[in-house]
Amino acid sequence: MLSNLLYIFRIAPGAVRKSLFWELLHGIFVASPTGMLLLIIWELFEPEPDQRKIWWIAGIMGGMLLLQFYIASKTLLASNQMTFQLSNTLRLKLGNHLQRLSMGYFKKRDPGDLASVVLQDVANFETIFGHTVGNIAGAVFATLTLSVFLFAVDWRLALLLIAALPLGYLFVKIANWVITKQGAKLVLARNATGARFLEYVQGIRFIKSYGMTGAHFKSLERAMRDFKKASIRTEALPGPFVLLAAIIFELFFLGMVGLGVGYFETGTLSIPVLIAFLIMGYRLYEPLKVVLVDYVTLRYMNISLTRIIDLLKAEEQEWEEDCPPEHFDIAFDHVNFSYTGDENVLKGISFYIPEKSMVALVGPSGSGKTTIANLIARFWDAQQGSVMIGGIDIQLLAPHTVYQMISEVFQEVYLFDDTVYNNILIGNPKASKEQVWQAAKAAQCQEFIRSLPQGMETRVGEGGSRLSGGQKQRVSIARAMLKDAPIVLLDEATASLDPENEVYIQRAIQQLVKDKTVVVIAHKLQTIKNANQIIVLDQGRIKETGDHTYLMEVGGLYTQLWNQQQKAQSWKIKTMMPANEI
Ligand SMILES: Nc1ncnc2c1ncn2[C@@H]1O[C@H](COP(=O)(O)OP(=O)(O)OP(=O)(O)O)[C@@H](O)[C@H]1O
Repeated sequence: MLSNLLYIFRIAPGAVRKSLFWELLHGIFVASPTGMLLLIIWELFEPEPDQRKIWWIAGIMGGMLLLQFYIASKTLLASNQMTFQLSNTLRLKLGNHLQRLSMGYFKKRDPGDLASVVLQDVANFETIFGHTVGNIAGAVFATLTLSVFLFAVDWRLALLLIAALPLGYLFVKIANWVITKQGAKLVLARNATGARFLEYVQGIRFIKSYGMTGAHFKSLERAMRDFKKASIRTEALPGPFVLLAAIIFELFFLGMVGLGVGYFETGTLSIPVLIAFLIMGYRLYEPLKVVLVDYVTLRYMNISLTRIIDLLKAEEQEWEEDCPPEHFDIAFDHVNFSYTGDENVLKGISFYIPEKSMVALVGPSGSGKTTIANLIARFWDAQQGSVMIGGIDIQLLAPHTVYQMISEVFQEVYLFDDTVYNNILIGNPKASKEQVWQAAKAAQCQEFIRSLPQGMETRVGEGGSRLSGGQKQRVSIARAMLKDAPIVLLDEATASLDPENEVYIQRAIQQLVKDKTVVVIAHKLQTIKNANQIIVLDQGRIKETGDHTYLMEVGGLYTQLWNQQQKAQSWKIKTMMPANEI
């Protein structure tokens, strides 16, 4: 836990130092009046007590108590400032860090779990840290100050009182162990509940339409039940060990009383010292008992902190120079790539796409077309070989520099719950109103935007839910058009569209790809017949390359796929025609 706390403290060292200073001062001011009480008792038991001295000490004690209020408020302020500075900086750091992680990292992790680190774990850290760390630091400093007084008065009794600490700590350690074990289960149960809930809400349409409400709610219910069980166990199981630690303190205090009385009877301890130990000895444990509970919660916080730090330590995509290329030809040189680290899904891929030409990636499902597009966009990094744009290995470039060079139009369109205008503007936030309208026009959006209740200012709903599939795609093309990036990655977007929308989108795409280096993931071979180059993939390898005419002459996989599609097409036309026309 200490190493986690030190890691976090380095995030805002100034605020931490300031808070520690006030905690130390506060600890001294809390403990000192009790020490002074000892001096008064001492004086009272003198044969001729010095009244002036007693009043002086009482005066200083009173002054210290008054100052204590001021110091306590400063300590609280510094502790709150430190907590919020730490949690704020943590949130910003996590936000920045997430941007620099590869898509591979996001695919590996459950999105619900990732969201829970950023939202719940940081909030958990903020609440617990804010309420406990100050108390613990204050208690440690107060106990230290009191111990110094007690040792100065009688080291034998002081030693006995202090001897309780390691034994008490042993039980705290056992409680910690239980919390760490139980807390990990609690976090898992919490994440499972979050993930089931997310799944339930996101899939509600399918759950309803397939009548799965009961079955799916049951899995959510089960997750919630497990979460409740884990929460109760986390609260209940460490309790007895914490209680045992508190009992140890009581026992050692009783032992100290017995030893004190014994020393008094043998004449090695005076009455004032015994009284001082009866008062101060008990006070020595008081802050520690409060802290025991705090320390246990702190361990729970540590589980969250470990998850935050693990995320912060996840490897970022690196780069060496951030100088964008001047040309936009694309080259793959003996690229091997695996998503999982075992079997390669791309095997020894090499090809060259001249600037401003169009290449189509063709092949059966799972042959690696989308993976090639993912590597060009630097969503993932190739493990072997290199991917180059304009002669520069893209692993030398910052991911955001690569994203700036590329526009993507994929089948799955994501629109933000904002206006149509703002969704297009994402392509180039500096664009003028005129430019946004031009992009919308070129992407064949003008007509349907005009028919919307508030035109461009109409909100599209979560994920663009208020627009049709074809309209969403045209908005995404308008966005890409506005971005005007020199490379266009196109996952042939027309696969699931009706003929009218298909015509609109084909027109929009023709506008988008003018004078660009274009990579099309092709599903309908008819649409890429005129591509400058067609790369035919099969099981992660390049089978054939060339233009349509050449590939048809070769009579390999491409010809096979082409013939299959032609046959399917004529079958479709036949089934759509009235029987007497066939
Ligand atoms: N995120 C991922 N994690 C692990 N394996 C993946 C991932 N994405 C794709 N794959 C695997 O990589 C291989 C290539 O997939 P890819 O999506 O590139 O194929 P594709 O040719 O685009 O297929 P389709 O035409 O069906 O879209 C497949 O075997 C697929 O199962």
